[in-house]
Amino acid sequence: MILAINSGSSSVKYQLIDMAGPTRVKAGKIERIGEPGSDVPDHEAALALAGEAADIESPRLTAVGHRVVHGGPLFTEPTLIDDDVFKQLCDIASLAPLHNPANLAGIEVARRLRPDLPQVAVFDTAFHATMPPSARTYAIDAGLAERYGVRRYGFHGISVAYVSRVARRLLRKPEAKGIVLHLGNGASATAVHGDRCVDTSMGMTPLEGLVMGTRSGDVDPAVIFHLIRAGMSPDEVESMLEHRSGLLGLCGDNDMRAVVERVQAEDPAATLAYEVYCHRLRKYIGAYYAVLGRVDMVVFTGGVGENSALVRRTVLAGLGSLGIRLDPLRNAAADGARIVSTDDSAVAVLVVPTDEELEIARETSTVVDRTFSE
Ligand SMILES: Nc1ncnc2c1ncn2[C@@H]1O[C@H](COP(=O)(O)OP(=O)(O)O)[C@@H](O)[C@H]1O
Ligand SMILES: CC(=O)OP(=O)(O)O
Ligand SMILES: [Mg+2]
Repeated sequence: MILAINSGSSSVKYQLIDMAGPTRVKAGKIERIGEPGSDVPDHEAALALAGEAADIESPRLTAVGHRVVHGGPLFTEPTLIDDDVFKQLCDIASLAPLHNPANLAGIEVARRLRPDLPQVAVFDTAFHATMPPSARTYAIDAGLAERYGVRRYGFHGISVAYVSRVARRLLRKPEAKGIVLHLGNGASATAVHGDRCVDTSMGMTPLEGLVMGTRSGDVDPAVIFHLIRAGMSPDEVESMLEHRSGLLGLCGDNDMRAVVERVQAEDPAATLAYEVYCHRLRKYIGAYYAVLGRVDMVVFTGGVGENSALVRRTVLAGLGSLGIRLDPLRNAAADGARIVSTDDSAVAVLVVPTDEELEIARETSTVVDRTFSE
C-alpha cells in the first residue's frame, strides 16, 4: 500500500492506495491550514493529522509518495528521496515560495515518522520537461537567463498527465492533440500532444498565465517596476500578485462559487472578475489551437473545471467556428469523466476529475519497483 501526500499551500490531501487494484483505501483533505479561526495552525500539525488519519504507522505501508511542485532544472523524473535529494529540494524551494516549503514540510514529517520506508518525490514540473525550447525560453538576455536559471517550467503536470491519459483513453486516441485546462485554486492551460507537453501557461513560477483565485497570471512586467517606483517594496508587490490578485483582487472573493453567486445577483465587481477570468481562458485556447495546428480535445479539470458548467459554457461560447460545440445537457450533468460536447463537434470537450494522489502513487510505485529490483 502506498500513501500519497499532496501538501499544498493551504491544504493537505492524502490517499492510501492499494496498488493491486488500484483501490483507494482511505482519502481525506485537511483544509484552511494557518487561516484565522482554523484549528490547524501549520503544515506540521496538518501532516500529523493526515498521517494519523491515513495510518502512517501501518505495517502494510510500502512507500510514501509526495507531490513536489517545483523540481527546478535537476528533477525531471520522480525521484527517491535521500539526504542529498532532500537538501537539493531545499535549495530550489525559493523558486515556488507558495508551494515547495509546504511540500518539504510533508516530506520531513513522513521521513521522521517512517524512516524505514522509501519516500518518493513526484514533480509538477516533470511532465513539462518535453516543452520545446521555443516555448520554454523567455526572450530576455540569454546570458543572464542562463546564469540565474530564468526559464519557463510549467506546473500542474501531475494532474495534466493523469487527466490527459484518461481523456485519450476515453477517446481511444493515444496521440491526441489537446488543451488541458486545470482550473483549481491555481489555474493553468497546457497544450499536449499524446503524453507530451507542447506549451503551458505557467512559467518559471506558478504565477504566470491564467487568472487564478488569488494570483494575477499574466501582467506587463513594467507594472511591477511602476509599483516599486511608486513606493512598494519588491516583497510587497510579489505578495500582492500572489495573494491579493486574481478573482480575490478584482472582487474580494477567490472562491468561484461565491463569484458566480454574485454574478447572478448582477454585482458589477464580481461580473468583471468573472469576465476577465473567462476572457483570459479563451485567449489561451485560441493561442494553443494555433500552436498545435489541430485540436482533438479540450479537457476541463480542477475544482472549477470539474464543477462549474457555467464557466465551461462561458469559456467555450461562440467557438463553433473552431469546431468546438458544447452539448448543454451533457455539460450540465455531473458524473465523473465524460464527454460534454455534441456528437458532431469536431473537437471533443471532456470533463475529467483529476486524481493527483493516484498519479503520485503510480509514479511512486514505479520508482520503488525499479529501485528495489536492481
Ligand atoms: N461547484 C463549483 N462551482 C464553481 N467553483 C467550484 C465549485 N466547486 C469547487 N469550486 C472551486 O474549486 C476551487 C478549488 O479547486 P481545487 O482543484 O480543489 O483546488 P486546489 O488548488 O486547492 O487543489 C475553489 O476555489 C472553488 O472556487
Ligand atoms: C502549482 C499550483 O498552482 O498548484 P495549486 O493549484 O495546487 O496551487
Ligand atoms: Mg490543486
